[in-house]
Amino acid sequence: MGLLTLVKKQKIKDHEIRCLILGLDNAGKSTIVNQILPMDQRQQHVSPTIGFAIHNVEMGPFNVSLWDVGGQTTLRPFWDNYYDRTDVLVWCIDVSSPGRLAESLQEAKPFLKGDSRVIVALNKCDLVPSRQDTDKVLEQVQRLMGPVQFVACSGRTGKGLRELCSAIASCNI
Ligand SMILES: Nc1nc2c(ncn2[C@@H]2O[C@H](COP(=O)(O)OP(=O)(O)OP(=O)(O)O)[C@@H](O)[C@H]2O)c(=O)[nH]1
Ligand SMILES: [Mg+2]
Repeated sequence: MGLLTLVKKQKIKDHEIRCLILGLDNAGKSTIVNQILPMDQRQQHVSPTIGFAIHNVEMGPFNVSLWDVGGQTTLRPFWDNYYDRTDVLVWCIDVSSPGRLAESLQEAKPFLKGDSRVIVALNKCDLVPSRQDTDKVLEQVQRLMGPVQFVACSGRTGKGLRELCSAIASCNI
C-alpha cells in the first residue's frame, strides 16, 4: 500500500466516531436514533430492540456509527461486549419515569470508569410538564456521575436532537 493511501486511510479513520447508545429498556434509544437518521432511512414504527442495530450517520465532518443496543434485563449482560472501542457513550434516561432512575444510574456505573466520553440524554422531555422535573432528574444524575455533559431531548418531537448530534460530533477523540 502506498504512503498516500495510508495517509488517506488514516484521515478517514480520524473522522470516524463510534457512538454507543445505552440505557434501560423503553428509555427511547431507538426512537432517538430513528429521528437522527435521514428521512428516507427512518422506520415508521420503532419496536423494542432485540440485540442491536448499527446505523452510520454523517455529523459535520464525522462519520458516526451509532450502536443502538437493546436495554431489556436479559440483554444487559452483553452491553460490555459492545463497549469496546467506543468513543462516545450516550446514556439515555427516560425523564418521565423517575421511578426507574435509580436502576438506570446503577446500570450506568460500570461504564463511567471507561475511556469514552459520556453524554447523558435526558429523553422524553415532552412528557415532563415543567423544566423543574427535568432538573430534579439532572441533580440525581450529577450526584452520581459528577459534572457530566447532558442534553435534554425528545425522540418523539425531535427537540434537542441537533444539540445531541453536536455534542457527539464535538468530541475530541
Ligand atoms: N413521548 C415520548 N415517547 C417516546 C420518546 N422516546 C421514545 N418514546 C416512546 O417510548 C417507547 C420506547 O421507545 P424505544 O425507542 O423503543 O426505547 P428503547 O430505549 O430503544 O427500548 P429497548 O430497545 O427495549 O431498549 C416507544 O413507545 C416510543 O415511542 C419521547 O421522547 N417522548
Ligand atoms: Mg431500542
